[in-house]
Amino acid sequence: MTDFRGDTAAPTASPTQQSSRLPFTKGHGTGNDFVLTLDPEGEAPTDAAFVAALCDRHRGIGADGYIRAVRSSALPEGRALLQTDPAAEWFMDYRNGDGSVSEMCGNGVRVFAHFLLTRSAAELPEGGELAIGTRGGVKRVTRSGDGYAVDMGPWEFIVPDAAVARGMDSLVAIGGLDVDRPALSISMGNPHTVVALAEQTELDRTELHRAPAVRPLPPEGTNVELVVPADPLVGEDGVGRLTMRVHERGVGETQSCGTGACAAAAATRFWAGEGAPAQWLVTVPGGVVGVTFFDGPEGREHVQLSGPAVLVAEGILLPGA
Ligand SMILES: N[C@@H](CCC[C@H](N)C(=O)O)C(=O)O
Repeated sequence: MTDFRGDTAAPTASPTQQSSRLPFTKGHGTGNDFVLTLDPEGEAPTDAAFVAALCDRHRGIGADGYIRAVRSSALPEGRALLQTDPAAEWFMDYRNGDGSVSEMCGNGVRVFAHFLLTRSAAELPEGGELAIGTRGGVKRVTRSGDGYAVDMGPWEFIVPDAAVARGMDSLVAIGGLDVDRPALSISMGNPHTVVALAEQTELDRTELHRAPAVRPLPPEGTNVELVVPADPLVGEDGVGRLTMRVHERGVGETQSCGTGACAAAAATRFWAGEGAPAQWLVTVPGGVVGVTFFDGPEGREHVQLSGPAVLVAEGILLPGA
């Protein structure tokens, strides 16, 4: 006989800590979706249970991440940035769907900029830039086509010696694939581990509902990108192309990851060696983002990420919902 006791169990997730009505906006960048709130004084709740309940797709609003738009002057991390970059009036306080904090979110920062502009909390004149504080430093956003482009700053190897000597620093066990794969870990402010697969059929049969096991795991954990480089890698237009799926730290498989696309392009470009292009298009389940490498003002190589930002709804989260 079937035991239905499990069906009557009390819901485990509820945004309980929140005692007043919280206005929110829902948005996404290539299907990577976020709940945003305008919170100038940094008063909206941030505890992990609240964020996880808010981002729950069945009992909450549902999202990959939660973003508070806080004045930099209202947060210690923001005040530190203002000392060297007074233009960064707003700080993107980003949390993953499980409530953990992340240093940076590439899709999130475009949606954040669009949110601030739509709410008239910031201005971005044609040809100008908007400076946004993040835990990964100040990011500069400009308009680009129908969306936005962001100077994501320099990329870095997480284990430089191994990367340069062997082109890999770890092994990754991935659901659906028999053999562990070599991988290269890259920081975009937040950690990424990139695995190249030989063909699309391999990428399709990969199971990403469980986190791939990375050995050794970078100290802060990691986001895992599986990439299939196009064949030929570079089109007649001189642009490199990749297809990518991602398992995000603190979330699970998502439709897209902006910092992940930057890391995937950086790893593939490194593997391709001399003559690899500066411009890349990365196809993710939720769309396509552009990645361009350029010389930054301080003489290091920077990454620019471009793509759309869409706001889809506004609402009010009820107390104790
Ligand atoms: N989806 C984001 C990255 C969000 C943070 C990530 N899960 C982490 O924990 O580092 C992006 O678009 O970059």
